[in-house]
Amino acid sequence: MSQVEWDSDNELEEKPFNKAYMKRLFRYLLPYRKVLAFVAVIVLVNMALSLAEPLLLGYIIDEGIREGNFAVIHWIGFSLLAIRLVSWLLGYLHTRFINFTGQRILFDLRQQLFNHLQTLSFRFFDGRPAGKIMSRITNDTNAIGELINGGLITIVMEVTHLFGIVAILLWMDWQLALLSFATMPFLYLIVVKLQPRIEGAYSRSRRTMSAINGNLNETIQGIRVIQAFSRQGVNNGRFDTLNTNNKQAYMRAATLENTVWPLVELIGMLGTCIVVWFGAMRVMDETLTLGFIMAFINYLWRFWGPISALSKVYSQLLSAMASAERIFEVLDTEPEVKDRSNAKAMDPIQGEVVFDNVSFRYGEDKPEVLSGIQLHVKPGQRVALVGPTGAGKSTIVNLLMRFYDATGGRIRIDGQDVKEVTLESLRRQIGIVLQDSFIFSGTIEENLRYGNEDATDEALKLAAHHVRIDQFVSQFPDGYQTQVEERGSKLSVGQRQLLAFGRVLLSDPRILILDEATSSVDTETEQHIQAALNKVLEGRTAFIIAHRLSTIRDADLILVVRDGRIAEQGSHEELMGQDGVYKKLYMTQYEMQQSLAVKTGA
Ligand SMILES: Nc1ncnc2c1ncn2[C@@H]1O[C@H](COP(=O)(O)OP(=O)(O)OP(=O)(O)O)[C@@H](O)[C@H]1O
Repeated sequence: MSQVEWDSDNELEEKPFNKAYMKRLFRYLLPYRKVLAFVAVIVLVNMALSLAEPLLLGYIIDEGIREGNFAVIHWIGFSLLAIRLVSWLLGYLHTRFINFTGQRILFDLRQQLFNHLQTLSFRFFDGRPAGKIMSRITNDTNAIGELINGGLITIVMEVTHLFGIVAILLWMDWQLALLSFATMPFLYLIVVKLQPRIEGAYSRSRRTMSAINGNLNETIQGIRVIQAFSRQGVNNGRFDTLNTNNKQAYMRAATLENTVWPLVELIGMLGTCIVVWFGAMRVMDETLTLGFIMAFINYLWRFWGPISALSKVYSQLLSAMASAERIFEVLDTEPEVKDRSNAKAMDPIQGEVVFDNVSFRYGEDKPEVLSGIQLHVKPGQRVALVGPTGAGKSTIVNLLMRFYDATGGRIRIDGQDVKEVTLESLRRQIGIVLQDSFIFSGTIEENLRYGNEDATDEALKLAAHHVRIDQFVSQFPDGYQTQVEERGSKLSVGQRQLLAFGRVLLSDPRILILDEATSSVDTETEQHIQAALNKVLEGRTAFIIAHRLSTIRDADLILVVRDGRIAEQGSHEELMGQDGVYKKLYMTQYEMQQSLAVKTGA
C-alpha cells in the first residue's frame, strides 16, 4: 500500500469518563483558580438575572397592562432593559476571562508537551508517524481546551439553569409543573438513546475526515514520486473511496440529528400545549392569571436549552477523555536514553573510541542487530564503515551518539563510558552529517550557527569559506541572511550538503559521524564537496558510512560490517591482502564504477 490510510482505527475518538484523567486535568486549572472562581460567580449572577425575566414579564402583564398601571409598566420595562444590559456586560466579561484562561491552559499544555517531546528517545519516534504526534500537540490539546473553555462553565451554568427553572416552576404551581413534565420520560429516552448515536455518527465522520487529511498530506509530500510513477489514477480511486466514506458518515450523522432534535422539540411542544390548554381553562375560571401562564410557558421554553447543551458537553467530555489519554501517554513516556542520576559532564575529549563487546537490539522482542562489536579507534583516525544494506552500520554510529543505549558491552570515549556522562556534554563533542542534510527554516546564518550560536562572525565566515559555501552565498542578494525555506528547499542538494558541513565545522566537534551521500551531484560539486569534506575531517576522529571508493581507500581503518558483526577490519591494503569479504566487495564496486564510467564516457 503506497498511501497511508491514516490513523484513527486504534485511536478512539471517545473514551469512557475517567476520574483519574479528570483530576489530572484539573491540576492544569489550579493556577487559574481565582479567575475561574470569578467567572463562575459572573455566570451564576447572570443566570439569576436571566431567570428573573419571565417573572417580570408575568408581572408586567398582570399588574401593569391589566391594571393599567403605568408606573409598573415603566418600572418593569426599565428593569428588563437593565437586566439585558447587565447580562450583556457579564456575558462579555465571562467570555473574555474564560477565553483568556482557556488559552493560558492550552499554552501551558502545549509547551509542556513540546518540551517533553524533544527529550524523548528515537524509539518513541520510530513507532509513530509524525502526523499522529503532531495531532496530539494540536488537535488533542484543542479538545481539552474546548472542554475547559466551553464545557466546564457550561456544566456549571446549565445545571444551575435547569435546577433554577424546575424550582421556579414547582414554586409557581406544582400541579401544573408536574403536568408539563409528563412528556419527560419520552424525552429522556430519546436523548439518552439517540444522542450517543448522533455523536457516534459525527465521530465516524471526523475519523473519515482525518483519513482524508492523512491521504492528502501524504499525496502532497510524495507528489514527485506519484507523478513519476503515474499513480494519479489509482490514487484518485483511493481518494474517492475515502471521500465517499466521509460523505456517507456525515449524511448519516446529519440525518439522525435532523430527526432527533425536531422530535425533541415536538414532544417538548406537547408539554407546552398541555400547559396552555389547562392553563387557559384556569385563566377562564380565574384561578390563574394571564401573566402567570405567560411566565410559566416562558420557563418551559427555556427548559430545552440546558438539556441540549448538557448532552453536547457530555460528548465533548468523552472526546476530551480520549485526547487526555493520548496526551498523558506522551507525557508519561520516559526518555529511554537519559542522564544517570550521577552522570557528570564529559571531559574535553581527544577522540579515542572503544567498543568493547557491544551488542544491541531495537526492542526486547526484536532480534539482535549488533553482536560482539570490538573496536579501537585512535584519536584523529578516519574510519570507514562498509557493508551490505541492513548490516548495522547506522546502528553502530547511533550507539556512539547514544540515540539508543547499547544492550550489551561498553562504549568508551577517551576512557569515559558514554552511559556515565551527560548526554549534552557527549553530543556537544560529536558532530553528525546525514545523507539527507536537514536544513531548518530560517536564514543561512542561523543554520550555520545551529550547533554554536556564540561563534564569532569571523569564525562563521572562515567555516563558510572552508566548506566553500561563501561562493554561492555571495550570489544571493541577502547573503547569509537569505531565508532558506523549510528543509532548505530553496537550495540544491549539493548546497544543502555543504551547508551541513559548514554547520558541523562551526560547532567544532572532536568526533565526526558522516553518512556519505549516495545521490549523484555533478563532478564539479562533487569535487567541492570532497574538498570541503577533507577540511571538515581534518584532525578529527571520523566515522564515515562510506559509499565512495576513494573515501574507503583513504580511510585509516575500514570496518566491514555484516549481519551485525564486524567481519573484517584493517586498512585498505591489509584487507585487500586477505582475499576476504572486503576484497570481493571492493572489486564488485570497482567494476561497477568502471563500467558506469565507460557508459557515461566519464
Ligand atoms: N528503528 C529501528 N527499529 C527496528 N529495527 C531497525 C531500526 N533501524 C534499523 N533497524 C534494523 O536494524 C538492522 C540494521 O540497520 P542499519 O540501519 O544499522 O543498517 P545499515 O547497515 O546502516 O543499512 P543501510 O546501509 O541500508 O543504511 C536492519 O535489519 C534494520 O532493519
